[in-house]
Amino acid sequence: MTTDECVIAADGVRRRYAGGFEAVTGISFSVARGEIFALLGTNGAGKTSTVELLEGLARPDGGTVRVLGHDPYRERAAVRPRIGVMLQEGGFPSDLTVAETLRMWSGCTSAPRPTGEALELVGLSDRARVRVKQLSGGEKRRLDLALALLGGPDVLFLDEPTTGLDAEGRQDTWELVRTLRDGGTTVLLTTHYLEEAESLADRLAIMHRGRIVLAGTPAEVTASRPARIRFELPGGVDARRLPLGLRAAADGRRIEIRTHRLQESLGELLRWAKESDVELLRLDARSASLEEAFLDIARTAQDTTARETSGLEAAVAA
Ligand SMILES: Nc1ncnc2c1ncn2[C@@H]1O[C@H](COP(=O)(O)OP(=O)(O)OP(=O)(O)O)[C@@H](O)[C@H]1O
Repeated sequence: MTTDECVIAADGVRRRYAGGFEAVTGISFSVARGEIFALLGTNGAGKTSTVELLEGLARPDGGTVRVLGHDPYRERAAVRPRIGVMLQEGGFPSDLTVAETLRMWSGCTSAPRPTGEALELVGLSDRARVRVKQLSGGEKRRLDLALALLGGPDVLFLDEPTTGLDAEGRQDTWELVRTLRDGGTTVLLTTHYLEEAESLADRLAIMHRGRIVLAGTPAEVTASRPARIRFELPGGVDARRLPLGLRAAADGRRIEIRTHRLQESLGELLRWAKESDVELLRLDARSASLEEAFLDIARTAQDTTARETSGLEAAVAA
């Protein structure tokens, strides 16, 4: 990736808080121009701590951060006009109206787009005269997004952009983010909605305890997880009669098979069922989703913690 294409680069980045707790423990990733990159993770994984470093709000305690070729902390004046930031908590004066808030923010933004245009982009045109304190949670998120878009940023940081939005509002935001990306904006977002990352992100990274434990395109991340076949055996059929080649985890009559070769395993199972004249009840076969990949990581992490070992990466990569 050339410097021109690489808009965000984090290399061995660390962040330590007062008291010595290391929230980000040496992570590396890059985001290309016009890409949507999602940072996912368990609660407290270090997503916000990382994004704040990229936004130049704090200095890393190790490693380097580059945004548009600059150090966002030390060269803030060069970076700030070209980025849009939507924080988790906007924190705007609640007595101002939506239009007044935008005008105020416009005054602090170089080459702002017309405030009406920003409101239209996020679907808030009809709320311009309403005071911020009278907005719903979802409408406040949209106002936050309008403010982040005011400067026509090259890079957009979105921290949980659709929290509090209803299903339609979420779809509208996704559509807007895609349109911005198609226009060349680079987007880095954090989210707890896995379907959001799956549908929106070109690439993603899953963090846990300050580390990136899995990264790639949504397809790559899910491809590394096994598919799942579930069914129930009728009474009187012993699970030990199943073909040896299928690694079956039996819970009484309920069977779950995890496989990296879904079609082959399913074929083998169906052949066995036909030849043995066994009806597979509630048969369900599906490829791994991002949600399953994520839950696997969370479960592996819990098991790992319980055993007080440090083999998470190995377990996750296996
Ligand atoms: N100012 C601070 N001082 C000390 N510790 C902090 C501070 N801010 C965050 N932390 C800790 O750093 C870790 C990472 O926090 P961070 O907010 O980056 O996680 P996150 O992935 O964004 O979490 P969430 O998904 O819950 O928003 C957490 O254990 C948190 O308690």
